[in-house]
Order: sequence, then C-alpha cells, then structure tokens
Amino acid sequence: MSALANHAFAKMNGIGNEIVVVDLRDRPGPVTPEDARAVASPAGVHYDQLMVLQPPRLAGTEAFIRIYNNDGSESGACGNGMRCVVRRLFEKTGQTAVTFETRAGLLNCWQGPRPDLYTVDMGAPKFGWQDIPLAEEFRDTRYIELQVGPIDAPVLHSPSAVNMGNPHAIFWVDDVNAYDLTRFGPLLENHPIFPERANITLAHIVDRDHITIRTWERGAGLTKACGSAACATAVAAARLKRANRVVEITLPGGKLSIEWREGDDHVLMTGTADFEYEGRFDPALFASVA
Ligand SMILES: N[C@@H](CCC[C@H](N)C(=O)O)C(=O)O
Repeated sequence: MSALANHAFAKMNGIGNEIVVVDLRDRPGPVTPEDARAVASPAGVHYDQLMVLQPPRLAGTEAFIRIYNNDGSESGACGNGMRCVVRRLFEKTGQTAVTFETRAGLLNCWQGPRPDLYTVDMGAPKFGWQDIPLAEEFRDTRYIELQVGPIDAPVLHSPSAVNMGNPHAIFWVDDVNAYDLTRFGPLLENHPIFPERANITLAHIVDRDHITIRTWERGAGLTKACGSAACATAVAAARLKRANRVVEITLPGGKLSIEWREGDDHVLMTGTADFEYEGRFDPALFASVA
C-alpha cells in the first residue's frame, strides 16, 4: 500500500501554482511516480506539484523534500511549493527560519519582510551547457540556437538557458500572451536539445526592474506561476545586462520579488503562499498501483 494512503495533506497554492503538501516525516516511505499520478487523477486532488517531506538526512535540516510533477516525474526545485511548505511549517511550529534538503541541494528559507511573505534562497544558478543540461555544446548559454517555426521567419527563437535546480529556457518576446503556449510548450519541453526536458518561459522585459512571464512547466503543463522560472528569468535578463539584479516578476497568478545576490550568486525569491484546505488521501486512489 502507498505511504500516501489515508495520509493527511494540505492543498495550497503559491500565487496560483497548485501545490499539495504531504508531511511523511511521521510515516516515511517511498512515493512512486504511480502514486504521484494517482493523486493527480480526476478522483484525487488537482495539483501542479506534490511536495513530500521525508525525514531529514542531514543534521541541521528540517526535512528532505521530494518534489513531484503531476505527470509523476521528479524535480530538484519548486520555488512556489517551497513557500507553501515554509508557511505550513512556520504556522505549526512558530519557526521563522529553516533549512531543507532537496535533490538540488540545501535551501534556506525565512519569514519575509511582511508576515504574509516568505523568502526562499534558491541557490546559485548554473549556466554551463552540461549543467543545464543541453544535449550539445554551447559556449554561451545567454542565447542558444533553437527556434520554432519557419527557418527564415521563426515564431520563437534564441532562448537563454539556465539551471535553477531544474532546467529552464527563456524566450524573449514583446507580448507573452501573443503565443499559444499550449502548442509550443510541449514541443519545446520535449525538444532533443533538452535531454532532461525543460521548463519553457516566455518573458517580456518591461523595464530594468520589471519582467512579465508565462511558463509551460516540464511535467505539469501551463501553470499560473513557476517560481524557479521567475528566478531563471531574472538571472538570464541580468546576465544579458537588460535588467537589474533585483526585479519584480509578474506571472499570471501574481508577483514575485527576485534578487540575484552579489557575492555568493544566490537567488532569493520572495512571495506569498495561500492555504486552501486540508484532507486525507482516499486509499482507493492507490489501490490500482499497490
Ligand atoms: N512550479 C515550480 C517548478 C516545478 C518543477 C518543474 N515543473 C520541473 O520539473 O522542473 C516552481 O515554482 O519553481
């Protein structure tokens, strides 16, 4: 039987990014891709990412967090999901700062400058083509050779590529709503240039302090918000010298403040997290995958 069967969960969202949080520290057990897909099935709970807290593996960390997309795949990072986990934990324990471990490394999180804001240190971005990863060598990942549409009149082209704990491609456009992301998103997510697939973002630089984005998420599809995409976009724009290192990113579900810190190169993401309801997983959901 799945470790999730009959277990409590919290349905939350990070500016519209649909998140389910499950604390398995009291009942550790593997969560399989089949379990994650069962939760996302029509009889389950609709989500973009499932954040599963497992017992800590390292001293000084609160939990080892595994992050599942609704297609059952795993990710090293989920900025919006982390804020949801942090809010949940802070409300239960009164803590104001914590460290988690994810597959992408250690993440420090703390109470933001207002009681409803949470800050996640998303770590340092990676730009090397093997780290993103890309399937072939690109010496400069500020723009990579990739396009959709006719060769002489591409619809989208020359994205920036960044790893922010997970792979991202950012296409620079004048109007993020002028493109059918449900059509281009899956094509680009699964393009052979991305051996681990990629999150695909359309970004419009409004001015040096403001950027607007829409994201097609690897393993989850079109979402109202993707925190790691906001971080990747901020960093990519600053690298191109088209934006400052502190920017406000507007996503369909709300706004995030991103700072690419001088010195240690870490990216800090600050935003809200909303609690919706609590529930318990029906064991019948997992019967067919037991
Ligand atoms: N919504 C997330 C990113 C989720 C992971 C992504 N789909 C992937 O597989 O890399 C965020 O807020 O960062």
